[in-house]
Amino acid sequence: MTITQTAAWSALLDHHRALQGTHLRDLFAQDPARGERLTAEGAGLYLDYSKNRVTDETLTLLLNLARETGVTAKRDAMFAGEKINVTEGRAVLHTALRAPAGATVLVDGHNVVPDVHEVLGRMAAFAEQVRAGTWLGHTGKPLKNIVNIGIGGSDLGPVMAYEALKHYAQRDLTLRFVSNVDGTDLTEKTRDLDPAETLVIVSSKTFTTQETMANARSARTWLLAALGDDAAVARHFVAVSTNAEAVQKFGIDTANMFGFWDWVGGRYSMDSAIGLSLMLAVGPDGFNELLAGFHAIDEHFRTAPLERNLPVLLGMLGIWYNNFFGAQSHAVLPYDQYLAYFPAYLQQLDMESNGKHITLDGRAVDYQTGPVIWGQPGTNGQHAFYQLIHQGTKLIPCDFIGFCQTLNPLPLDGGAPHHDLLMANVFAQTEALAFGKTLDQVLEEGVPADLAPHRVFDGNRPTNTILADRLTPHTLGALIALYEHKVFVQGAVWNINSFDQWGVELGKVLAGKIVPELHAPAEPELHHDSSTNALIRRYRAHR
Ligand SMILES: O=P(O)(O)OC[C@H]1O[C@](O)(CO)[C@@H](O)[C@@H]1O
Repeated sequence: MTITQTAAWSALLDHHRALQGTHLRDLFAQDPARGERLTAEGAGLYLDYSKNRVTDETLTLLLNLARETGVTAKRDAMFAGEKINVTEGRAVLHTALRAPAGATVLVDGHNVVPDVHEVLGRMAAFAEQVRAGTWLGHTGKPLKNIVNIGIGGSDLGPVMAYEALKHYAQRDLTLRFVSNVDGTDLTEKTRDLDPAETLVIVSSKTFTTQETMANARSARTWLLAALGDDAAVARHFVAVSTNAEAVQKFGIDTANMFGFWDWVGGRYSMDSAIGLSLMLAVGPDGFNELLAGFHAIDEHFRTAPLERNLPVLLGMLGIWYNNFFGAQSHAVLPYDQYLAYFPAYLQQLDMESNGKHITLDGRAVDYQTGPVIWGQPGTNGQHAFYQLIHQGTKLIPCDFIGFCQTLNPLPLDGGAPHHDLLMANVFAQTEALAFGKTLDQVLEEGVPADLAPHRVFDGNRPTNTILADRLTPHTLGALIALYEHKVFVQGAVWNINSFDQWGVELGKVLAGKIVPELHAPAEPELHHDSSTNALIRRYRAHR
């Protein structure tokens, strides 16, 4: 049976039809307490989901769908270390990365929590030395530049979290994140750094990723060109990986390697040793606070009733628009400059997890799965793409994220402080999107009749608002875990494997074949389609 054959699905289809003519204006008018009622809270995050096109019945039906598709049993199987990543035969235990010391999480009968804390302890000891300037480079200088080389989950998490927590970072350390195989990335990010003062962290779960290994080799060449001695690698290079053999082969002493495990997916790994660069920046205490924030949402997700469960609510509301309204995308709009990279991070988390069309039992789905995730920090987006969200033809559900306290209070002479201006925009946008402006209202304002239609806002555009008191490591951990589990809930309902990523393989394999064809001194024999052949020939002729 597919999910479209469940009773909950049919009930939702009927309900969607019945709700067609209902506007958020009506729903708010009918229930003056709606704005306080349709809210939930956990781990310091407050969710207002009242500006969604839902009634109490919608919520009941959506939660019925969650129940009927086994979301809670699947959640419990994940936390219990069952091998729910069936196509790779692996457990999915990023939640064990933030389990407190003393907890027990078994993988094949082995408690992995002490292993996690052993690595955290080694990371902390190393981070303390670098931060205190007692880990010396090859020429005896302390290392004050940190270059993380990685891509995908081995880059996006650390760079997003470093940017998010910059306020808490040791500012005499310079952090750079190199990911693109385009030589410009490494060149530009190292051009003003002194190799004698630079630590390179090669972050790669597999330690085979083409981009990362190319950047790591070039970084080594850059370092050795300046320091002139292979022995320098031991003081200036560390690795984060699950592949000790490949790390050793690259020339990094495994004493300088921080490990993690195959039950941590790349896009779920920023709270493993992959977060080493972040720990160097914010210190072990800051990192531990981040882990506590993750854990707080893990506990909330595991134990809160579905009606008040933040990831379940966000996940099921997303399904409502994705599967019943035909929404193609979902915008995440953080009103905090420090969260500039959060949408990009969520793109990998969500789209690599739920961009699938084959179910766990190997059949093609007959319903939509993961949406396109996109966004930018507010208020910049307001002056760019919000026009389409307000008045375009597409339905784009949005998450607005804001904080009650700013980390950078800037009072304005004779006006409201910056933070009030920022947050006024959060509230104004969600109000405008929900309620819009009718033709009558526009005409009443004296707008000429021929211009009036252009000034109408239909409204009825759904938003969630997530508010927290302050952006701290704890809040960031909670926010990330909130979205991790939201993605889990949706994947569980869609009955897909959110934890593999076979879709990235074909391109990798084909690129591997094309590299020697671009590089060969003699004209290679090409056996691609006519377009690819011609592009390769043109590139060779003009390179
Ligand atoms: O950490 P690795 O093994 O270098 O992989 C990097 C990234 O490549 C992918 O496997 C595919 O893009 C991601 O899932 C992963 O985060």
